[in-house]
Amino acid sequence: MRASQKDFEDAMNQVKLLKKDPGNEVKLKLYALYKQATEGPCNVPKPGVFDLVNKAKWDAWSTLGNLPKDSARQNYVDLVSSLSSSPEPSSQVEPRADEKPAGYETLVVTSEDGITKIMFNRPTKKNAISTRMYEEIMLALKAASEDKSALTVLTGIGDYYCSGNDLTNFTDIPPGGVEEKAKSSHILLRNFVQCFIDFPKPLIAVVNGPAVGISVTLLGLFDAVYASDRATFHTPFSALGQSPEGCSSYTFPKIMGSAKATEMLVFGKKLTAGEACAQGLVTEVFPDSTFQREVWTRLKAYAKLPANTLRVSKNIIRSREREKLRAVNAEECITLEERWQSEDCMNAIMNFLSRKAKL
Ligand SMILES: CCCCCCCCCCC/C=C/C(=O)SCCNC(=O)CCNC(=O)[C@H](O)C(C)(C)COP(=O)(O)OP(=O)(O)OC[C@H]1O[C@@H](n2cnc3c(N)ncnc32)[C@H](O)[C@@H]1OP(=O)(O)O
Repeated sequence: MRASQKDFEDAMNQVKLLKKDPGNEVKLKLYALYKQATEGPCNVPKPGVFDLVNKAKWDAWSTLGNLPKDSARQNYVDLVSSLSSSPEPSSQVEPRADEKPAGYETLVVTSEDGITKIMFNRPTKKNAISTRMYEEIMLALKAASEDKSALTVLTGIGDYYCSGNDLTNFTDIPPGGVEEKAKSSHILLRNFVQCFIDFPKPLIAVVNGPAVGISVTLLGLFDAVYASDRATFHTPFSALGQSPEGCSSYTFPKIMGSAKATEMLVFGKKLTAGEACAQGLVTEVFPDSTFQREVWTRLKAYAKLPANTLRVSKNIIRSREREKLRAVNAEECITLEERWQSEDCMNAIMNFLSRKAKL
């Protein structure tokens, strides 16, 4: 039996009550089916290339072609019903139900054995960092800097450590246009990186799988980086029309020399875990089969050292660089604000969103 107008209206109300954001792709599909069901095929003019949001909507609606209104209505109802009933997909590292404190949507944060563990928790998106996730990481770091733990660890749930900036962040363009978005993103990014520059306790990355973009550049601000031999390190900024951030324009040449840093940050060379360790970006690499056991055993032992002394020693290593790092962060964000408005960047994002490009 075909979905009735009442089923359609009920489904529209159900969408508003969804507990979890279904993601931009599903939202676009819902939008397109709604327009097709209520107005029929898309015959409004195509928005300009810089009007990213309306162009994505137009594309989604147009792909439905001449789908009849009642079929679109049925597909809409079916899609909503699948969203309301589908369970969360599984991931390699499953958080226990009692580990997810209220308040974080994109992270799981635990604190035990002297270690606060901040886990990226968007495994179906390879832990890409959404705007919400930037905000939540800042909150989690602030809380960790004030809690009793000796060490703070960042790691990923699932098969990726993190795939970098969520490229759909670029589609959420405010009424002030791309310029306003670039300005607000500049502030968000500067504050975000600042939290890593200023973090007062030993900060450890447990890189469980591939790392991309900003999740790699930030590693230069960590105090130790342990990697599975499955991990890779990739900063494809030029292909994305973007420039380095996370203070990597300063930390990477310092860590690995400017020639190796250029290969990574300018030419986008992807490093294996072994190569990243040889360049000094990674502290130690472990076989994936024993990675979790070996790393956590080691970190639990380190976390038994006196917490205040760990802080003091970290501070003396890092403090004389802090002002310099703040200045580098500010400069990188100014450059990026301009890059985000460039044609190179727009084209790269559009290619990713229309699935023509992948790393
Ligand atoms: C106007 C200015 C606004 C700017 C706002 C920004 C604010 C701060 C910016 C800071 C600067 C940071 C820069 C970076 O980090 S650059 C690096 C960006 N990352 C990428 O380019 C990676 C893109 N992803 C990929 O190439 C592939 O997904 C990947 C190789 C990572 C994995 O490929 P695989 O085939 O194994 O898996 P899928 O592609 O099928 O991925 C599964 C789903 O996950 C989604 N996904 C993955 N990564 C991202 C991402 N970075 N952004 C958005 N979505 C991502 C992918 O689309 C799949 O989703 P669906 O299942 O829904 O299709």
